[in-house]
Amino acid sequence: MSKISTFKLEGLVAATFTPFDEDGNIAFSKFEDYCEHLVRNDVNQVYVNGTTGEGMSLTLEERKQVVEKWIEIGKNRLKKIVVQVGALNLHDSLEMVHHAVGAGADAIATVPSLFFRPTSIDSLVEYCKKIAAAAPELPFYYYHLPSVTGVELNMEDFMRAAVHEIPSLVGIKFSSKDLVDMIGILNIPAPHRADGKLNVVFGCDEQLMAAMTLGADGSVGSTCNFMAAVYHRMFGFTSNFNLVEARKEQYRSQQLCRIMYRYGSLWGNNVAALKYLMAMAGPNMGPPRPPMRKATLAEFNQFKSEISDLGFFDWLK
Ligand SMILES: CC(=O)N[C@@H]([C@@H](O)[C@H](O)[C@H](O)CO)[C@@H](O)CC(=O)C(=O)O
Repeated sequence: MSKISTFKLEGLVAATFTPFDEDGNIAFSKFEDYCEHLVRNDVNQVYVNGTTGEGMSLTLEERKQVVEKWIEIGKNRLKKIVVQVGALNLHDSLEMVHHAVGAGADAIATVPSLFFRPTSIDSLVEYCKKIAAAAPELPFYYYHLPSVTGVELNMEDFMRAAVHEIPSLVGIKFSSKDLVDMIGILNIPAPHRADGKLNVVFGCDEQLMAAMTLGADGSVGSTCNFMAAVYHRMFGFTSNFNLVEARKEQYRSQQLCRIMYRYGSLWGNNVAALKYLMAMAGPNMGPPRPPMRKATLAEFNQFKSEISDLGFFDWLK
């Protein structure tokens, strides 16, 4: 069976942070500890250079170095390494695809072009087709993040068209809260797949339980970087039909995100607040890149005290 037919992301996939030093340079020395932390927390699939990884704030050269580093340290420890190749334009994306192939990535994913955006299903299919065709042997995912990309097309329509046009299409990273659209995708026949289905991974951690019970295969998210235990328990309770306990875990994630959004807007984006949460529960990822800004010590301490009052540090035990 071909890799395209059987490749599947399941359970937790960490959308990785890119660690920086205080001067804003990539801190390559931190990747080892970071990978170790993920594996220790039973997270062994990663999604590199996405939103959480500030992929769009890196130069192409830096993005390649990050990919190489993950593959170097993850090859015997991680089960799957997916590289996000989306960029401002097609040519940069193609460069990232060719690099991902040479570096040994397991799969690629892309956002649409980010300045002149695809405005119809056909143009989005054509755009993705060109990216996927540059690596026909690699599983291809579309990264749907309408709140950031501004591409708000109906994903069921897109995937129904794409499944016939893109032979390496494996699935979608669905980062929209429109679960109605997601239900449609889950039921699209995919004859080129061993199980006849597209692989759907969800990207809104604060409503993951709903997506999983509807049939999503897993999550590509940021918060599993520092609170994987919560989601492992949530999955366990859900599969044992203990919905009461599963909901408690989801509520924890939702409450944490509410506080995180508030600090995220103070610092320029949620990713800044997520990085500081990671520093509180795992290896320090350093500050975010501009236009996000560093937290002051007082702000950081206030954030820490709020999430501590929520019980965050007890959930991780
Ligand atoms: C917009 C965004 O950053 N979404 C996060 C979520 O994990 C998000 O942080 C979480 O649901 C809290 O809002 C992930 O889906 C991002 C992601 O997978 C990526 O880094 O590409």
